[in-house]
Amino acid sequence: MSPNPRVIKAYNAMRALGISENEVKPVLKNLVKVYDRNWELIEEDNYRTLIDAYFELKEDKQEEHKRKAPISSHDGERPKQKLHLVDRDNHVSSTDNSRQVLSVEDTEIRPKTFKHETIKPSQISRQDMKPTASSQALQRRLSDQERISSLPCMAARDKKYCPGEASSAGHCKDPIDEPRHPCIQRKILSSDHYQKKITTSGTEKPKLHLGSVSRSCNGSPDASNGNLSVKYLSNVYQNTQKKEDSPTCNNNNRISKANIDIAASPLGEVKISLNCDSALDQPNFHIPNLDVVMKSVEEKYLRSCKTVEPQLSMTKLLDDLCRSYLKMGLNLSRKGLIPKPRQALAEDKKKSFRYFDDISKGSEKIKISLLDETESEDFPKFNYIPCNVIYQSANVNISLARIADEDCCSDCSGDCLSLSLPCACSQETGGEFAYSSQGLLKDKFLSDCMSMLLEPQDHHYVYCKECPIERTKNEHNPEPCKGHLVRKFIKECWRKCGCDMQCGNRVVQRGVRRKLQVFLTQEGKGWGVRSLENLPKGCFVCEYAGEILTNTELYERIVQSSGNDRHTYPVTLDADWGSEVGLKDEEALCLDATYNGNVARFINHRCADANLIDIPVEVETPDRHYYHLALFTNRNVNAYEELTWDYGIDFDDHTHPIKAFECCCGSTFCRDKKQKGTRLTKTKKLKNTYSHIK
Ligand SMILES: C[S@@+](CC[C@H](N)C(=O)[O-])C[C@H]1O[C@@H](n2cnc3c(N)ncnc32)[C@H](O)[C@@H]1O
Repeated sequence: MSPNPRVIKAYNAMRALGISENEVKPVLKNLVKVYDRNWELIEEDNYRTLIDAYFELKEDKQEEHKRKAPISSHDGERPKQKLHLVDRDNHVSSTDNSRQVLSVEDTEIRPKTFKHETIKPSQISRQDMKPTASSQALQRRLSDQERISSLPCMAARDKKYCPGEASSAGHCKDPIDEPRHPCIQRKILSSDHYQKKITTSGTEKPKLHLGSVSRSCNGSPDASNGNLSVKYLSNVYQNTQKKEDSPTCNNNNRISKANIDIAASPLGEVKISLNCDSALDQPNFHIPNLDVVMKSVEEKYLRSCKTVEPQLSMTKLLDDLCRSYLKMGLNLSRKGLIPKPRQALAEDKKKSFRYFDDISKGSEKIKISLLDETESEDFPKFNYIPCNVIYQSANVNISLARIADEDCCSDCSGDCLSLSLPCACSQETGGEFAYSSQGLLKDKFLSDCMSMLLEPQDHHYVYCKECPIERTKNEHNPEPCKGHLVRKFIKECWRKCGCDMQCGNRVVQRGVRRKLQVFLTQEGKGWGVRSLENLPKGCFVCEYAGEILTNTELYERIVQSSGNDRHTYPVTLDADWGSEVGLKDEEALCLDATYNGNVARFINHRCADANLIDIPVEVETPDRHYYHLALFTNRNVNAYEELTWDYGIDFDDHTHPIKAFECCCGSTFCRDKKQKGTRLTKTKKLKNTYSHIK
C-alpha cells in the first residue's frame, strides 16, 4: 500500500523542526484517531495541533519522570528536575537540558494526552511552529524554553519554585481569578475561539476546554501547568522581554513575542504577525515600540499619498513596515540602550526616541511635543516665546488711545458672531466676519486669500518710492522696489471691545489649540511640524511668532551671524506698506524666529500647494506696520501630515540677504529651478489643485 501523502507531508513538516518520523508517528496516529481523520484540523496552521500534541506528550513524560524520581536523590538524576529549581538570574545553560527536551526516548502514546486542560495551539507563536525553522533554531529555542520555563513566578522570585501546583499553594492565586494581562486575555479569547471551531466543525473528540491558564504574576503565562503551548508562549515572551527596549504590549492589547501581532480581526481569527526571530539573533537588535514604528510608516505614506493612490500596494506597505521595524530596532541598539525593566518602559519610550513633552515649557495653552525617532539632528537652541517680542528699535505702538471708536466694538457683549448685524470690527472684512461660528475661516474669505497667493499678478501691488528692503541692501544706491502685494487682513476684537474672550472674532489671540508635534522630516528639510489630529479646512494652527526687528536690524543680524546658525526664514511684515509713503526704518518691520520663536519656526516651506496659508491679522495695532501673521489650513489636513506653508521665496532672487535654501518641498509646482527644473508655469494646473476652495 502506498503511504498516505498527508502522513508524508506531516513527517516532512515535523522533520523541518528537527523531530524525527519515529517520534512523530505515534503522536500523529493518535491525533488522526481522536480527530476522526479530520486532517484539516491536524494540518492547519502548519501542523500546529500536531506539534502541540507532540510537546504535550513530551511534557507529560517529563512530569511522569519527576513524580517517579526519588526526592532526595541528586546523583544521576536527570537535570530537568533542577531546571525548575534554578533562580531567575541563574540560567541553566547546560546543553544537556536542551538535548533532553529534544531527545524523545519513549514515544509511547498514552490515552491521557488530550485529557489535559489545554490552551490550544492558536496560542503558540506562529513562528515557533513554522516548519521552515531549522532544527538548530528549534534546538536553541527549546533550550531557552527549558531554561525559561524554569523561571520562578515573578512575585515569588526569592522562593525557588513556582510550579503549577503552587497556584493552590500560595504565591500565584487562582489563575482564573487573577486579573489578566490584556495581551494574555486576548490569547485566551482566541483559544476559546479555537475550541468553538473544533466543536462546530463537527468533531466531537477530543474534548478541548479552556485550560486553567496559570500565569506568572507579571502577566505572562506561566509554564507551570504542564501545558507546553502556554509554556511556549511564555518562553518566547520572556525571551523577547530580555532584549526589549519598549513595551511588548501596546494599548491595543496586541501581544508581543518574537512574533508580534500587528493586525487582527476582532476575535483573532486572522492575524498579521511580524516575525523578527532572525533579527533577535542579531546582537545589536532591540525591539522597538510598535506604535512608534506604525506611526512612522503611516506618516511616511500619508505624506507621499495624501489621497490613497490606486497603485498603493499593501504588500509593499507591510514589507516597508518590516523594514522600518528592523531599522528602528537597530537604531535603538546603536544608541547603546540597555533593556530596562517593564516599569521603566514608558520612560524609555521617551528617552530612546528623544521625546519632549512640551517644547513650549507650559507657555502655550496646549503642550507641543517633539519626537525625534532617529536622533540624527541636534535640537536647535532657541528660546520658546508664545507671542512676538520687540527686539530693540521696532516702533510698535500699542495703546488703547490709538484705537478709534470706529475700530472697536465697545458696545458689544458676549459673542460678536451671534449678532444679527455685524459690529464695527467686521468692517475691515467687508461687513462680514472672517470666521464662521465653528471658529474656522469662512470659505469665501479663504478662497480670496488663496487666489492672492496663486495669482498674485491679478492682485494689487504697491511699489515703495524708496523700498526699506532695497535700502538695507544698498543704502546709498537702492534698487527700485520689487513691489509688495496688498494683502487681505483679518481684524479681531480686542481689549477695547465689549465682547468677552470667548467671542468668535477672537481666534488668533487665543493661541494654539491644536495638538502639534515637532518631528524630524525625512527629506532633508530638518525639523518639521505636524498635527496629531485631523484639521478641518480654515482652521487656525498657530501664528508665526518671533522677535520684532526693523529691517536694518535683521540685515545686521544676518551679516554678523557666524554662519553656524541655521537661520529660520524671516518674515517681512509688508502687507500694508502701500498705505503709507516713506516708511521709516523703525516702521518697516519683520519677524525673526531664529533665536526666539514659537512652534511656527519649525514649519517648513512648500511651493504653492502647501496646506497652510499665512494671513495678516490686526489685533492690537490699528496701524499696520505691525500685525500678527497667522497660519490657517487651506484644506482638510490629516493627522500626521506635515504642515507646510509657502514662504513666498523667490528662488531666482540672488540679491536677497538670506541665501535661499535648496528646496526639497517635493511639490510639482516647486519654484526652485535647481530642483528637477519644475518651475511653476502652469498656474491653471495649480488652480485645479485648489478648485475645491473656489
Ligand atoms: C522656518 S525653518 C523650518 C524649520 C527647519 N526645518 C528646522 O529644522 O529648524 C526654515 C528652514 O528650514 C529649511 N527648510 C524649510 N523648508 C524647506 C524646503 N522645502 N526644502 C529644504 N529646506 C527647507 C531651510 O533650512 C529653512 O531655512
